[in-house]
Amino acid sequence: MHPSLQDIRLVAFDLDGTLIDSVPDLAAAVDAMLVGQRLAPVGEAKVRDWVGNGSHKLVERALACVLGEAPDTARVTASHDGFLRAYHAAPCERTRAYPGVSEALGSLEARGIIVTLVTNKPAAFIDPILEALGLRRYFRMTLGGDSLAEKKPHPAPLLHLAAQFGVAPAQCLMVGDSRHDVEAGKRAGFRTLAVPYGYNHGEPVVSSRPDGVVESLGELV
Ligand SMILES: O=C(O)COP(=O)(O)O
Ligand SMILES: [Mg+2]
Repeated sequence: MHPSLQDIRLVAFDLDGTLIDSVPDLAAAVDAMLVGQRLAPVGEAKVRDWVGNGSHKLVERALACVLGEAPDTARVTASHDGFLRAYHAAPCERTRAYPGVSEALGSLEARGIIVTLVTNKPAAFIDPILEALGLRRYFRMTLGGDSLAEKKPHPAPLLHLAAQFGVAPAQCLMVGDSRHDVEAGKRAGFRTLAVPYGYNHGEPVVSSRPDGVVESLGELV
């Protein structure tokens, strides 16, 4: 067993960049929204560095890039609606689970560890994507960026999960790809484990000093 799992009773997984490579579909929806406004598409590489603070921030960053200035609130709101429509139409066309994910989730579940999910992505997208990839059944509870008043890096969603299952935060592990996951985990009193292959605004996630790093979730078990 990976040393990070000792005494762990609950694991909270991040979604985008940790369990799934979702940027192809996110970028397609961002570009559809931009092209719908006769703006230039931005492509996957840019979107990869903008994921992590939820879909509203993603849209705001895309507009700021193509407009060359901060967009006003009304424009962000209308564009966000456009993004949501496009992403709803195709949330899992080219999105794939990373290697070892299904095995790791199954093995944790088999050990009796409570498997949960906490993403900053809007909650409405969680089930369609997990179901399309055959991963939904592993999760006892999932939270999206709009499920509670606060999202990561705020510790509230993590503490909510721990409380729901009556597990002390010290016996919980946050597994994620970004500084928001590590910060939320630390603030919640969870142990933290990072994967280096995901999305972290172009910076190495080790800079956030997680308790551990695994190259692949297959190493977890
Ligand atoms: O939607 C986002 O910005 C990121 O989602 P995540 O929290 O699953 O990485
Ligand atoms: Mg992530």
